[in-house]
Amino acid sequence: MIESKNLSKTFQRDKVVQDVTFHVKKGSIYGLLGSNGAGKTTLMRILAGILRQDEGEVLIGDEPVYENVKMKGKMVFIPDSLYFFNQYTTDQLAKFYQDLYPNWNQQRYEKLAEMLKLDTNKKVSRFSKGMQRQVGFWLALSAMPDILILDEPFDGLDPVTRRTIKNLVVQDVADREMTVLISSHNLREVEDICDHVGILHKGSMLLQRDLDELKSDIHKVQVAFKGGMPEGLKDNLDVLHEETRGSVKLLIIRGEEEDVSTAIESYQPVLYDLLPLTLEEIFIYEMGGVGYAIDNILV
Ligand SMILES: Nc1ncnc2c1ncn2[C@@H]1O[C@H](COP(=O)(O)OP(=O)(O)OP(=O)(O)O)[C@@H](O)[C@H]1O
Repeated sequence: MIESKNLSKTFQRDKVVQDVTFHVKKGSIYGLLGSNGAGKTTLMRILAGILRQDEGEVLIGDEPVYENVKMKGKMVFIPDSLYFFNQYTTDQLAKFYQDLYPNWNQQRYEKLAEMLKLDTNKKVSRFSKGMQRQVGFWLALSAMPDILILDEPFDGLDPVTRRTIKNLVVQDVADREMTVLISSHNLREVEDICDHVGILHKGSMLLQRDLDELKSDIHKVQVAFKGGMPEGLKDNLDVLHEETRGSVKLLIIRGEEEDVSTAIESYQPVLYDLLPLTLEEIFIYEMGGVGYAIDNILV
């Protein structure tokens, strides 16, 4: 649904997006992760058709997006710094949105008004930062977009509102196959709602993974053998990390769980436990192999 092919963008002499290729499937949520200055906002502005790339191609549902008014009527981009017309109330903004978005759903707008309990007659500029963010979501979701692009969307929202907003987004993905791209510098903030994640580092896409596959593909085990680690065991396993704790070895292994178990059990361990791994650990071990620090996105 969102297709970026070999995208590059240079500001002055700085290539801030470099040869980025990725794909967001219809009805899925893609988390674009990266530390400050990685190029997330620039990439999103290109995908939203606000900036034009220097090289490469962006296709949304097989159509180019830049200066494509029809496509923009089906897509909402919520930027990291929100802008509202100063004198407008939410109701006035809703009227403005109604003209821009052909799928605008007034019933939804009114239903969300009851849920969010924000004063529709108050000027939006008088709302707090977090309330303004809620207004951004409220209008965006009432526009019933096919594509929702969110740049650092949860900044400034309290935990309860954050959960409410996440639920609303996930519900739209489930009910009407909305496609969502979310940027964040914090893996924990998005891991519960994303199907896919990509890590952008200095403008390049470093790693992209399906989260379910990622979780099922890497395992933490602790093992102990009579007489120490048998020779040859590690030759049959893709060991990403290894630690020794007394006579017990802790191994991080990539591969199918069944293959890992079969290989280890064939050496008759005196102890063999499969331990749970957090997504954060998985990333650290995955990226450790590539040699990059990803502390910033795991804060
Ligand atoms: N209009 C512009 N002109 C010149 N340089 C720019 C412009 N917009 C962004 N940049 C530069 O591009 C780089 C990437 O910025 P970008 O805002 O895309 O990163 P980001 O990943 O969104 O960062 P953050 O998480 O801090 O918001 C930065 O070095 C920034 O200074």
